[in-house]
Amino acid sequence: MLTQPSSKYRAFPAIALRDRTWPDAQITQAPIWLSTDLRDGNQALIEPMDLARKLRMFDMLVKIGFKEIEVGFPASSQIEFDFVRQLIEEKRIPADVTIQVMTPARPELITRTVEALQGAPRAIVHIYNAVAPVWRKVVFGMSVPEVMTLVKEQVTHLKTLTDAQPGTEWVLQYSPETFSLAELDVSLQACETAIAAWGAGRDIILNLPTTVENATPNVFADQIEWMVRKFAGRPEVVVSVHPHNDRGTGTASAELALMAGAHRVEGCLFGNGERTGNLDIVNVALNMYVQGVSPQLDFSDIDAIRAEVEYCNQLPVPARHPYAGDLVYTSFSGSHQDAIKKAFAARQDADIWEIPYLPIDPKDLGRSYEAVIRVNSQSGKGGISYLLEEAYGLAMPRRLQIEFSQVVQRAMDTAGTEFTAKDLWQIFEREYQLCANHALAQYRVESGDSDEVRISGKLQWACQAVSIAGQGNGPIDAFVQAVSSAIGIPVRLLDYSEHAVAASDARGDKGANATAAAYIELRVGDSQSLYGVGMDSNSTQAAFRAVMSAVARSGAVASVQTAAPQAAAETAAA
Ligand SMILES: CC(=O)SCCNC(=O)CCNC(=O)[C@H](O)C(C)(C)COP(=O)(O)OP(=O)(O)OC[C@H]1O[C@@H](n2cnc3c(N)ncnc32)[C@H](O)[C@@H]1OP(=O)(O)O
Ligand SMILES: CC(C)C(=O)C(=O)O
Repeated sequence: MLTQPSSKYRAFPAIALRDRTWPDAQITQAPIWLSTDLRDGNQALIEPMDLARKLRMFDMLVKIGFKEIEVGFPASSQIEFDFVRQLIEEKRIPADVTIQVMTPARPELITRTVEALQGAPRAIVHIYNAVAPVWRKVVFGMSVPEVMTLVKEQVTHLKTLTDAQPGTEWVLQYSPETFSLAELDVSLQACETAIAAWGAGRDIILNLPTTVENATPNVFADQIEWMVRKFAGRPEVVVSVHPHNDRGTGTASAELALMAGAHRVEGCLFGNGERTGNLDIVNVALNMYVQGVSPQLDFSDIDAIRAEVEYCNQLPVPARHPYAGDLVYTSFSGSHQDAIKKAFAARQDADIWEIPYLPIDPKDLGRSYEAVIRVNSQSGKGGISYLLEEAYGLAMPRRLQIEFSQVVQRAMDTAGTEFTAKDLWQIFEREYQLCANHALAQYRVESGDSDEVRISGKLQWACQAVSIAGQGNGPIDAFVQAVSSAIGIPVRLLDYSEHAVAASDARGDKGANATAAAYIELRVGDSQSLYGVGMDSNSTQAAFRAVMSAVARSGAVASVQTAAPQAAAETAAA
């Protein structure tokens, strides 16, 4: 790497446009979109699309809502020519869609291009020639006047050919290729030359590319505003932009160009195209969508579109690709998950979308919320409890969430992999002994005249029958007291909550018939407080199970085996 890149590279100069207005502009409506997937995208593929793939791509572009589609470069090869013919002859082009084809400014290629379009109701012929200094000097060996002569002659040639086919409504698109690298007055002169040769007042698209990105997007915006001003008040002139992405700023270039007054944007789905790609139309369109502006393109089944594009291009769309990648709606990190979970809980259906870390509702693109939160070693209680709530209907109290996330963290440290909702459920079941052999064999709850409740019965606990008896100010309190005297250790009830669980949510073995989940926080002896969880079709029994779960987790269940018979006998005698 050079320590002094200035000895090899130089910055593109700023544009002298002091009264620029684009920084204050906003994008408030969709531009005319042109998909060039079948041309600029196709010409950049390792294996260009065959006819079948081209047709699938074309049909999908129509379905998405593109009204202008560049379908190829008919003079380049037989397959490109045949594809255009097939679209026209088989009447596959909907009435509200216009096809566009591209040709260099070379007479024999223009002639062949027009031949390909015979019988099309409406067509855009796209002629290009590079205008920037290096191309003039190295590629064409032409002076600026010679470049203008080329434009004049070739557009005139096109006009002659198209005038001879009046059954087609012809539109010229002229691209001063390498526009962003060229002197503005040279580009303007080339555009004016094309307009004059085509015929003043006739429809024309001036397509201004960053053929190779060469500056920050604000420079491109200045270049576009400069050009747009020159064509103000000429409704027959559509100013189009065609950004590439060499500096990774194709999207920004298109957006700033729209703010600078461009009417039309060319690009490819997911940014396929030469080198680092063309402008990603999905990206710009959905950026617009999340600003509340309809892009007039339908990406409501983004995964199907992505799969089709991957099939046609035989190139993958990366997992981090804006809006479409596999991982772009997934949060692994704890603080993101916590914020998302809270925002989902607070959200009402008609609310403006304000979910942290999720700029768009995945459902608007046909994605589900399932992948929004995924748990690995970077996750915290928010993500863990979100997954258990979504998949298993558990609404854990906050301190239980904290307690259980430490259990998960320990398991994660050992496993080092992602945990699914099912993995978490299995850890939860094991930790809170939901499948353990704790059961209330038989019991009786009596309430007398006072507020006191008495409970007596038999538990199946730690593989043995244990008699219990106790009293308290409610069934749960009475049960806690009964268990406390059974194990001979003071047990204090700190917190209790429960909720109904939808049958379909409770997927664990024990949960299959559960309609209630209970969470009980206890202090057993001098130990730290801890939670127990119980699930049962009966809510009181769910709470009793939760008490047994907490006591068993405290380790005090071992004392049941020695202390219980005696303690129970004493309680019973009293
Ligand atoms: C920015 C862009 O994306 S431009 C993309 C263009 N797309 C493609 O090139 C894909 C399809 N292209 C092809 O199939 C072929 O290149 C063809 C059929 C167009 C031409 O093939 P060939 O005649 O073999 O020529 P080749 O591709 O080498 O083109 C170079 C010649 O065209 C000239 N040329 C290049 N661009 C243009 C242009 N826009 N207008 C006029 N002449 C041009 C060059 O100066 C060179 O001329 P020279 O031979 O006198 O030096
Ligand atoms: C608009 C045309 C000429 C193009 O593909 C480009 O400049 O990248």
